[in-house]
Amino acid sequence: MSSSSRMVRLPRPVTFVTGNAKKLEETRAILGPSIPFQSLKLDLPELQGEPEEISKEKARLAAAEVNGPVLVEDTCLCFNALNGLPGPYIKWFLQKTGHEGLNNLLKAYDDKSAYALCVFSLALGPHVEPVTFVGKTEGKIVPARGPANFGWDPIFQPDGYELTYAEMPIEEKHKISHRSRALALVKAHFAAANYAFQTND
Ligand SMILES: O=c1[nH]cnc2c1ncn2[C@@H]1O[C@H](COP(=O)(O)OP(=O)(O)O)[C@@H](O)[C@H]1O
Ligand SMILES: [Mg+2]
Repeated sequence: MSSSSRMVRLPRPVTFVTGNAKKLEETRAILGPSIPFQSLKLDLPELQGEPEEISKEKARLAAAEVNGPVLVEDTCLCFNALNGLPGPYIKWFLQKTGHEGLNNLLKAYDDKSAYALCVFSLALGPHVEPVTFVGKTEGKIVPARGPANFGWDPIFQPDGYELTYAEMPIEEKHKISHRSRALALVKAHFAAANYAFQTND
């Protein structure tokens, strides 16, 4: 990552490509006006593999699609007893087995600890290697508590809290969440990189 003061000119603002409305809502709330971005609702295919590679590959696909600078993110929920699984496959586990099924996966283990990973990738264009930013929050898996508004929020209780993500006021989640930690790195990158977005309109 360069922190040179040389200005990097980009043809237009970054497009945050995601098919997930809650991710967009949280990202908007966390970034505020710090990084101007557009959004495009597109559910990109995902490779199997390590979280950073999955996120990078999503960025390559998105940059080709948009033909410009893009930001994407991939979120994993990793159980320590299962060596990090379901990890990037959490979306499918959640969809097929629900909160109860996810708790049941850990029935055979005493260790209920888990961590949430959020991996943002920024690709400045279709032929530019993406840069990744990883945010991690440690916690444990508990029987669901709180409103089921967003994914696995009701079953994830971050360390140091008696509340699940779902039970917390959203501002409290943003103080410690995997997503806000990753976005803090994205912000720092933008602050150092001195991007200039050309807007002709
Ligand atoms: O902060 C969060 N809290 C709870 N669930 C989340 C959070 N971020 C992502 N998820 C869920 O975890 C899964 C992550 O999968 P992925 O990152 O591939 O989502 P996407 O394909 O919907 O963008 C999805 O089911 C998503 O709804
Ligand atoms: Mg995924």
